Amino acid sequence: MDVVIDAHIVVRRPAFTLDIALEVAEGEVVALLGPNGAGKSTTLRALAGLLPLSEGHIRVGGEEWRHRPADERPVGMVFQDYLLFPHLTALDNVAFGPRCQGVRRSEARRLAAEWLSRVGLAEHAGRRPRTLSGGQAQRVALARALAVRPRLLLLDEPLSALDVDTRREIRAGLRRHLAEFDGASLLVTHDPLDAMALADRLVVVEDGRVVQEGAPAHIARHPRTDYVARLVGLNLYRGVAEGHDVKLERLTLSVAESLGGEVFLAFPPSAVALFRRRPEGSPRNLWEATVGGIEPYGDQVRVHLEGPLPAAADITPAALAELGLAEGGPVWAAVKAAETHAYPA
Ligand SMILES: Nc1ncnc2c1ncn2[C@@H]1O[C@H](COP(=O)(O)OP(=O)(O)OP(=O)(O)O)[C@@H](O)[C@H]1O
Repeated sequence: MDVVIDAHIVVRRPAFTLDIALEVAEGEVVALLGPNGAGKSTTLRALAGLLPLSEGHIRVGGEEWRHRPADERPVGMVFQDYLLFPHLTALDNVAFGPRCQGVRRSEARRLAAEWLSRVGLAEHAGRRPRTLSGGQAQRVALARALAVRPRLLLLDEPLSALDVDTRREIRAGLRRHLAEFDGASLLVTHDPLDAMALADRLVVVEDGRVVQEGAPAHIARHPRTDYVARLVGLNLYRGVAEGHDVKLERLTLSVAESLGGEVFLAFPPSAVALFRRRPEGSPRNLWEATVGGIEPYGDQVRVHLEGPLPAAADITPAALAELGLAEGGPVWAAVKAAETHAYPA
């Protein structure tokens, strides 16, 4: 695959510096993930030319874009709130981009009709944005972004304004359109599910820097920061391994892998078993904890444990009732070695 984008983006603000290197290949979908204020939108804005770089370069297909004005960059953008022109029909919204590129009116409208039909909205061409549902408006925004035949498609939280059911449906459609798009796509999202479902590769940004990147499945199994671990729903620790034992700050756990030296150790909250009293025959990875908090988590209950090993444990509401847990109270916790995963740090 050819590299479409090769960028080093540096944007300096008084209290924040974004400094990231980014490569995206032809046809590749990269998701930028990160907490609030990490610099994701700033990255997209810099690529689109809406924000000048303090330093660095943006090469697209070998051409330098750093000083190229926004309206001369072949970029398609989809924003969270779609930013459709309210006074134009769906068709004219999609035709707008090609018109700006100098395509004749009749041809622009023909192209727009074709794109609307590809996103399944042929019958809605004459509608104005306020009469469209959220999912339909999202599809018009996507058609509008793709109608300019961009080299680069930038999507900023494209699904976050949709309700859960619509989101699932639109996510599937978006996945199909991204697969057909031969340029580079960059998707900003808070939602790990969107990222995992849509992206070939994840780039995790925290505080203006790339902290981890790789295939979604690899990152899900090998988080390297607390943010990533929480994102993929894992308890994560750093420790020192000696064979099957990993020495953590205040506790040693046995793990399935045999390793040496600095390691990460991760396990899902569902792997933690809780007991009211010290269990008989004491399993190996057992410790006494304090209940720090209890909250509903889907159809489960998440119990936050404090003590020698801060951890989250997911149990059923029935188990919670049986255990009679209360915040601030004691509890015994155990995790099976087979359900832990250790890897070099
Ligand atoms: N126009 C601006 N002027 C000054 N500072 C800004 C501006 N826009 C964003 N910032 C700051 O730059 C940093 C990065 O913001 P950015 O919006 O890129 O983060 P983000 O990762 O997209 O966050 P979110 O997920 O909340 O959208 C933050 O500290 C933010 O407060």
